[in-house]
Amino acid sequence: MPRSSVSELLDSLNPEQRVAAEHFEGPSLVLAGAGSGKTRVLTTRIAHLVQEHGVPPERILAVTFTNKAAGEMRERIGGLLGGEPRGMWVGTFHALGVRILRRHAPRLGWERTFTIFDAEQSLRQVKRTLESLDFDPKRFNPKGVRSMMSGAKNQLVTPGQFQQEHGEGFDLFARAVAKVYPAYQAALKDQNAMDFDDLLVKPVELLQNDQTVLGEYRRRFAFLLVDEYQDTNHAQFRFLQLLAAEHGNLMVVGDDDQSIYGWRGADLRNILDFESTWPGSMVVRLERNYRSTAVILEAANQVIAENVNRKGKTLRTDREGGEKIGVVECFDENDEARVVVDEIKARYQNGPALHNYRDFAVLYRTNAQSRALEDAFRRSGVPYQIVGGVRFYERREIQDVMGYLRLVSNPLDEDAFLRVVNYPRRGIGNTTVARLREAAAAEGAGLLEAASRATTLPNVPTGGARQLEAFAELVSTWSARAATTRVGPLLEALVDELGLYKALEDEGPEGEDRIDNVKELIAGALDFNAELLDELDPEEIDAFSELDLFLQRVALVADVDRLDGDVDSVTMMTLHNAKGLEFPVVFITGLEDGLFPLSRAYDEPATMEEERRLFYVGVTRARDTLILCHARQRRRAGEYMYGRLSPFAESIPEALLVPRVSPRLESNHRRSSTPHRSRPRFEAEKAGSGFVSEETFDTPINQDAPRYVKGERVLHATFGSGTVKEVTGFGKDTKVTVDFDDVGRKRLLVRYANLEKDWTM
Ligand SMILES: Nc1ncnc2c1ncn2[C@@H]1O[C@H](COP(=O)(O)OP(=O)(O)OP(=O)(O)O)[C@@H](O)[C@H]1O
Ligand SMILES: [Mg+2]
Repeated sequence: MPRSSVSELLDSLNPEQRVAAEHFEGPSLVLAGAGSGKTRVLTTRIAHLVQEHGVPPERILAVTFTNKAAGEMRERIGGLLGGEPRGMWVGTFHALGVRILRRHAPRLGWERTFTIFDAEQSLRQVKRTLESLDFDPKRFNPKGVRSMMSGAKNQLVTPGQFQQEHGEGFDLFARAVAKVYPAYQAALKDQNAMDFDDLLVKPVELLQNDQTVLGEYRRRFAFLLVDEYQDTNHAQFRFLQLLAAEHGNLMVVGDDDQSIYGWRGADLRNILDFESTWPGSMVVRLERNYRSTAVILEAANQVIAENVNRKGKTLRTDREGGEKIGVVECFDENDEARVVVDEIKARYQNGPALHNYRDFAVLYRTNAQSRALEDAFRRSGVPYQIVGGVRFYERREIQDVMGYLRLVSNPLDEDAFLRVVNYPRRGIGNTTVARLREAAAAEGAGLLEAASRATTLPNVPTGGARQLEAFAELVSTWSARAATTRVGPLLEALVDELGLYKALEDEGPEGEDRIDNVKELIAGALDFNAELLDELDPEEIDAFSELDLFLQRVALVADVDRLDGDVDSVTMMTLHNAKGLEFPVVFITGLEDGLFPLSRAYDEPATMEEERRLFYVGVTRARDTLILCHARQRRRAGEYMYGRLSPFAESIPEALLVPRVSPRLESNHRRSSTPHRSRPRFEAEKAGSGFVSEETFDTPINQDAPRYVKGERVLHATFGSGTVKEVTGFGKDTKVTVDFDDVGRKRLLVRYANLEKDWTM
C-alpha cells in the first residue's frame, strides 16, 4: 500500500506518540499508562522503519504478549505496507524461541522435531521423576516442585547451580527439587521434549554459548521491538540483551502499573532499570488516554495512586464525563450472574448504539468464577465465549487423540506413550506397562522401541507383550504415513482405525460431547495450512512433516488466541487474560475482599500491590461503561464465604459511583421494611417470607431457631452490629459467638438473642 498511508497514520498520532514512532536508531522506552497508544506506536514505528528507512522486514523482530496480538500486528503492518511483510519475525517470546530452536536444536542435543510439553504433560513428568527418585508425591507436591523449578529456569539457574545452592540446605523441599530438577531435564531430553520454560531458556543458552549462532542473529535482527515489556522475566531480558547488545536498537513499551505476572517470575526491574541498562535511551511518556471516559480514567488513576512502589504518572483524556461506574451488590454468585446477563440483555436492546454482544466483557479474578456465569449465559441464550477455564486442548478426549499424534510424530515421547498405550482398551494392563518400563529402564531403551520387541523382554507377561508389539507396529505404520500424508486426512483415518468414536459412544451421553470435540479437532486439522505458519521461514518448512508443524501450532495456542473476534458474543475471561484488550462495556465481578484482592495478598505488601495493578488493568479495559459486582456470599471450594466490598472498589471516589443492589436483594429489602420491621428477622423466615431459601443453605432451615453462618453480619438491639465468629450446637441450643463492633465478643443463645441480619454492612 501507498506510502501516504504511513504518513497518514503518523499524522493521526499526537506529538509524543509521533516522536516515538519516528525514532530510528538506538534504545528507546515508551513508558505510559493504559490506553495511551503504546501498541499503536509500536505498530506505526515498524511501518515507518520499513517505509521511510528502507529496513527490510526480515531485519525486524517484534515481540507481543499473545499470538493473537502477533497476528493483528502482522495484519496491520501488512495493510500499511501493502502486503504480507514477508520474513518479519513477530510473535510471543515462546513462539520466537521455538522458531530459533527448530533451526538449531541439534546444537543443544535435541532433534529438530522435538515435542513441546504443555503444563499438564510437564506436571506428569514431574510426578514420574519424583517417583523414580523415591520421593513421595504426597509429601512433595508436584505442582510446588514444578513451580520452584520453573522459577529457577526463568532466572536462568541451571540444575547444577540450583544443586550447589540448595542441595545441602536446610530447606528440605528445595533439597528435593535440587535432585528432581536435573533428573527432570534429563527425562525431557531422553524424550526429545522441551517444556514451556525451556522455550525461553534454551534459546538463551544457545545464544550465550554459541558465538556463531549469536553472530548470525545479531546480524539478522537490526531492530527489536517489545510490547508489554513490564511483564518480562529475567530469561527474556537476557534474550533481548544478547540480541541487541551491539546496535542497541531495542524499543520497549510498557506500563509499570500493569505488571501482573510477578507470580510467574516477571521482574519489574526490567522496565524500571531500562534507562540505566541501555545508556542513552530515548524515553517517551504518553499522558493522553484515547480509550476511556473521564469517569473511568479518574477511577483508574485514584485506584493505582494507592500503590507506593511505582514510577507515577498521570493520564488524562479529552473524553469528558461519561457514564458513572455501577457498583452492584448481589446476593450470591448466581444472583450476580443474573445481574450481569440481564444488564447485557437490556443494554443490547436499548443501549446507545450498542448492538453487538462482542462489545461486552465479563472479567473475574479466578477461573472457577466462570461456572455460575456460564450457567446463567446458557440459560439466557446470550452468546458467550470463555477464554481459559477447561481449555479445549486440555480436554481428556483431545489429549488422547493428541497423544497418538505426538507419539506418531516423536516415538520418544513417553508421556504420549503411557497415555495411549491402552486407549482404547487393548488388553495392556498396568502390570504389563510396569514391567515394560523396568525392562526399558534397565537397558536405557525408549518405551516404544522396547515395546516393539516386548515378547523378548524379561518378566513381561506374554499376552500383554504381544499386544505391546502390535501397538508398536501400529504406531510405526502411522509414522510412515505421516511423512507423506496431510495432517487432516491422517487424523481422520487414524481416529477411524482406532475406533475412537465407538469407544466414546460407549461412555454414554457425555461421550457425545467428546465426539463433537474430536470432530472439531479434525476440522481444525483439515483447515490447517502450514504455509501460513509464521514461525518458520518458508524454505524451512520442508524439513518437517505437516504433522510436526500442526503439533507445534497447537502447543503454542494460548487461551487468548482462541478468542474469535468475528463471532458476536460476550467475552468472559480472567483479568490476567484481558491485558492489552479493550471493550465498550466491562464487568468486573467478584469484587469481594478476600477474593479480589485474594486474601493471601494481605500477607505481603508486594502481592497486594500486584493485585491492585490487576484491578487497574481491569478498570482500564473499559471504553464507555464499567460495572463492578460483588456478592454478599459466594460458594468457594464448596463453602460459603462472606465478603465485604473489596477495598479496591472503595478507593474509587464516591462521586464517580452509582451503588445499587440487585433486584433480588431489593425485593428482600422491601419485604424487610414492611410494618413488621421490628420483628426479629427469623420470625419472617419462619413465616417463609424471608430471604433464606434452599439456595442459600445446604440443609433445610431449622424450624426452631434461625441459622447463622460464620462471617455473617448481625444486629443486636443493645450490642449493635457485629460479625458472627462461631456457631455451635443446633436447634433450640444454637449458640453464636459474635464480635460486636463496639462492645467486643459475646456468646449468645440464638433463641433469646433476637438477632437481626444486618444489611447495612
Ligand atoms: N493518537 C490517537 N488517536 C486516536 N486514537 C488513538 C490514538 N492513539 C491510540 N488510539 C486508540 O486508543 C486505544 C488504545 O490504544 P492502544 O491499545 O495502543 O493503547 P496501549 O497503550 O497499548 O494500551 P494498554 O496499556 O492497555 O495495552 C486504541 O483503540 C487506539 O486505536
Ligand atoms: Mg497495548
